[in-house]
Amino acid sequence: MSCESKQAAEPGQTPPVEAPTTTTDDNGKGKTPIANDGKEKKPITAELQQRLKALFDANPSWKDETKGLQPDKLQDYMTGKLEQMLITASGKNVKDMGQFKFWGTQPVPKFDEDDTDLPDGFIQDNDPGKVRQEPYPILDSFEWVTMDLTDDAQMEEVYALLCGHYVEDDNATFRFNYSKAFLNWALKAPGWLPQWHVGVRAKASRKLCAFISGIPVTVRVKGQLHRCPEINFLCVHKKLRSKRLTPVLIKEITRRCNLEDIWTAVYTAGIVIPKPVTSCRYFHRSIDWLKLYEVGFSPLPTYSTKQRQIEKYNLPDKTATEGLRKMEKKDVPEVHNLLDRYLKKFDIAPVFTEEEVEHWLLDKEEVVWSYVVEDSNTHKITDFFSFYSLESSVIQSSKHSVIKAAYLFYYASETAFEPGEDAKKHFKHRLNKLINDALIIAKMFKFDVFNCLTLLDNNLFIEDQKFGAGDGLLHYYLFNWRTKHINGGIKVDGKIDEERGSGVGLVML
Ligand SMILES: CCCCCCCCCCCCCC(=O)SCCNC(=O)CCNC(=O)[C@H](O)C(C)(C)COP(=O)(O)OP(=O)(O)OC[C@H]1O[C@@H](n2cnc3c(N)ncnc32)[C@H](O)[C@@H]1OP(=O)(O)O
Repeated sequence: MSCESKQAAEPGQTPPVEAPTTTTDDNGKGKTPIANDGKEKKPITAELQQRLKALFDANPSWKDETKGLQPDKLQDYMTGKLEQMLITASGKNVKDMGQFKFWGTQPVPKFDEDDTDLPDGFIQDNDPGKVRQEPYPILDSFEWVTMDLTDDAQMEEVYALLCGHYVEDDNATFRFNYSKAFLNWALKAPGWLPQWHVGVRAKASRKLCAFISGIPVTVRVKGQLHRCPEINFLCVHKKLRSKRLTPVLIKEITRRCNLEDIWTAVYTAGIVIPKPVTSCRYFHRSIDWLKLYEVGFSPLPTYSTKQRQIEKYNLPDKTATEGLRKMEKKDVPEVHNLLDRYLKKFDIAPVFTEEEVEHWLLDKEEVVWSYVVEDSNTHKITDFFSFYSLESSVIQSSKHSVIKAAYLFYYASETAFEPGEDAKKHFKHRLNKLINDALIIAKMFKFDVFNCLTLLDNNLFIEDQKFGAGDGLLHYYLFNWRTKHINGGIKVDGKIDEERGSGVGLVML
């Protein structure tokens, strides 16, 4: 969950970077503190400077960027880096490596590790013979359960736990509200394993108190295929927080994966732990600006008025792309082929089977919307786009109880493969048209806001389509796999990197 930054810029302008001031125990995913009003800036301490230096040393591309800079410019550059680092930390205290009591013991890269000469590969040796056969010990009054999500009553329990205790923004104003239909979609992807739906119950009350899940995915990381779990929906009941239940949940799901001879995993979080392989920034496109303003999601810029803001985000009533229609089952093979080719250009991206494309993309009422463009002459599918629905409960508003958010999911277009000098320009133009139609459709379905991250080729339309910078980042992690940092589509100063684009082709729910 990310709110529009109070520093949101006019289209065409990039938002000023601001060091967040709040500290928080918010651990969630993509949720970000509402940006501060700029009165209080986080002081640049010697400790932060030192960490910056370590990060600087670990990122050879930063060194390339500074080659030949005069000392005063270098100072500016370093300050920009530091601000970026603070943004990366989403306003939270990034701890020193030694303070990560749990993560310091796990096969993940260290913050200050110099990976310049290290090849991609496992961080630790994997020995199936050494995998613990019995579950990890847990506090006496609790027990492990495997949630049977084919049973509606158990799905309801997972839903209720997440609904009351999952990711909130730092001000506890909004909380993700994944619907049961959404969870059915997200947790029962092709090949799902019941034992990767791990719960913790209180022995006495039988109440579900914690949950963590994995679904099998195939992810390509720079040419290397991983059949591994995508870990998600880690949640501990608010009354059980800070009791070190999380490390046990993570160790238990790791054990259950190892039992399947699986040794790597992919996951995302809004917090910084050792060590993100990439970080993408959230962007928000208001659809019902007034409502977003009333619930405190979007600010009223000082240069504007409510009326002007409403007009700014106005959208046409009808889509403009010729041949645009809802995706149907018969489109699955063509969409699969198109998406498969498109995702090859990214450093980290899923590799889908046809069955997975059908599962993830074929329209599911109130969960995922997918549209294709069919060429009227050849009847070939030339483009497609999709978005999913994720509501957030508004915790503190008398006027509105939910924000209906559409999240851009996967898309692809034949124009992405055009050769020639003007290829990027054509693709940018096409993408803008498609995304504008996606916005129009989202408006038709009464969404309040349309969200995306700086992944895929989103940087080609973010500004033109009037997306405003969010105040948080989504960090991507690989468990037990070392690879050099992947470009997350943002420059060191937090602005979008249209020139280089993004190396991220994986959209996580
Ligand atoms: C081979 C297969 C491998 C499979 C496994 C791959 C790894 C999967 C990793 C999981 C991917 C999840 C992806 C998602 O679902 S991200 C969504 C996370 N969920 C939420 O934010 C929901 C609301 N919050 C909560 O439910 C709790 O605050 C949580 C459960 C997050 C922490 O509960 P609590 O606040 O009561 O903490 P604790 O006392 O139990 O434990 C403290 C330790 O936990 C570390 N911590 C805190 N938050 C996270 C976090 N989001 N990812 C990883 N680690 C996290 C923390 O650094 C500390 O370790 P260290 O600093 O001492 O080292």
